[in-house]
Amino acid sequence: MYQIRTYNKISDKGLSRFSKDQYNVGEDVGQPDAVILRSQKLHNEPLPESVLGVARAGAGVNNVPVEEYTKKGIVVFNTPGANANAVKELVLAGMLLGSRGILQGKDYVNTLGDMTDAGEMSKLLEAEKKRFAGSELAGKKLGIIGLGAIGSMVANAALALDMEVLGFDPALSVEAAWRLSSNVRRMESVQALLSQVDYVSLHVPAIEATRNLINAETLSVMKPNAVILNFAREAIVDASAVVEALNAGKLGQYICDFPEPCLIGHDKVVALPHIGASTAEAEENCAVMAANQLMDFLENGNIVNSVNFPHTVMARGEGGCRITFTNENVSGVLGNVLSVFAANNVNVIDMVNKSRNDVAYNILDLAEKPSEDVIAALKAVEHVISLRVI
Ligand SMILES: NC(=O)C1=CN([C@@H]2O[C@H](COP(=O)(O)OP(=O)(O)OC[C@H]3O[C@@H](n4cnc5c(N)ncnc54)[C@H](O)[C@@H]3O)[C@@H](O)[C@H]2O)C=CC1
Ligand SMILES: O=C(O)CCC(=O)C(=O)O
Repeated sequence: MYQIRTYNKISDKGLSRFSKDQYNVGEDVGQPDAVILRSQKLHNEPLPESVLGVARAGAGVNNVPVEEYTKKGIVVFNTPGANANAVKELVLAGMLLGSRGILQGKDYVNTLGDMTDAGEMSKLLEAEKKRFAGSELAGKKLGIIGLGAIGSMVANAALALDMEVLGFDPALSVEAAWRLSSNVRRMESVQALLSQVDYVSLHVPAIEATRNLINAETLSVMKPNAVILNFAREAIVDASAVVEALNAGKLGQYICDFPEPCLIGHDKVVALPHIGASTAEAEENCAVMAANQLMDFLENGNIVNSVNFPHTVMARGEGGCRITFTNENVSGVLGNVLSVFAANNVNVIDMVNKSRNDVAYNILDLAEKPSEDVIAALKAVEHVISLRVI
């Protein structure tokens, strides 16, 4: 039986992918082969040595100590694009909240609970509604920083709303470029983008290069009425610099999915409790994708959508036994492993060897299962980090 530990609320649609006769799945699983989670922070949570893979049912992996796991040979997966539509829709809602007096108007109407005369109420509302007037999105400039799964969807939706869209993404993937409308104007720098836009939406991962991307300096080039939308991560925006800019009349509004103490109660801030991906559809998509990827990894050794290991897939062939191993990405390791097979008359039928940064990953189909001594000799090869017999 494979053991899967879960953290957070993972959709049943995903968890039910794990067949009951092959998988034991739950929060209390003691010696897990794999972990499936959403936003649980794993940095200070020691994982048992038994863990081979961690699947983030979502996009961002800043809650997982990826570098540390890579050194241990733990494969980290995410589910690219599986919740992108949910985030896109909330960003659109965020832009509408920023452009019209929706929340303010609703709050005002809710103060009228003591009125009993409908005619009086109607007269009052018609007199007061000018306080809640807004402006339209059509014709406004939206800047998008990060044009991956979410950013490209937001860009295309904004174009459909007749907005002018400017984008910045120095590492745009080919797939993302295919998804993106050619009407998105490419900008060469964050500053150039920020200085022109009425709205800016952030869709970059939280990594060292994006920490405090929005700070006092970048804020200083923005239009005084501009609206920042942050549905990416807290770390990307210096919230105290944002509050200073809002208070000084140098920024219009801040709309985000990441409340921080300094933002609470500010009348130019709309802060939501990290609900960008909280739709039934996104939760299901992410959970199903994460479960499928984990099953393929545990049962076949295949690696799809990993953030730290190379994409490695080999169809199951005639072989009687499959071995996978991870090694430090230095020369000679594969040769030394194959020498162990040769010295012990083990026939390798098929194999694939891929590398990514400091790790290499290998899948080998063998004519038959090697002896325990051979397996021990393989594990002892210098620079081999971990090895599985499937
Ligand atoms: N609020 C929520 O519930 C959710 C938040 N997110 C956040 O949104 C982020 C983006 O998600 P996806 O679009 O699915 O990821 P993605 O990986 O498809 O796209 C990220 C894009 O950012 C670009 N990028 C990286 N560094 C950059 C930089 N310094 N400047 C400009 N662009 C840069 C990449 O080239 C890539 O195209 C996630 O990493 C996560 O933190 C994702 C899903 C839900
Ligand atoms: O699982 C969630 O609700 C959070 C989603 C998220 O932030 C992500 O996918 O990066």
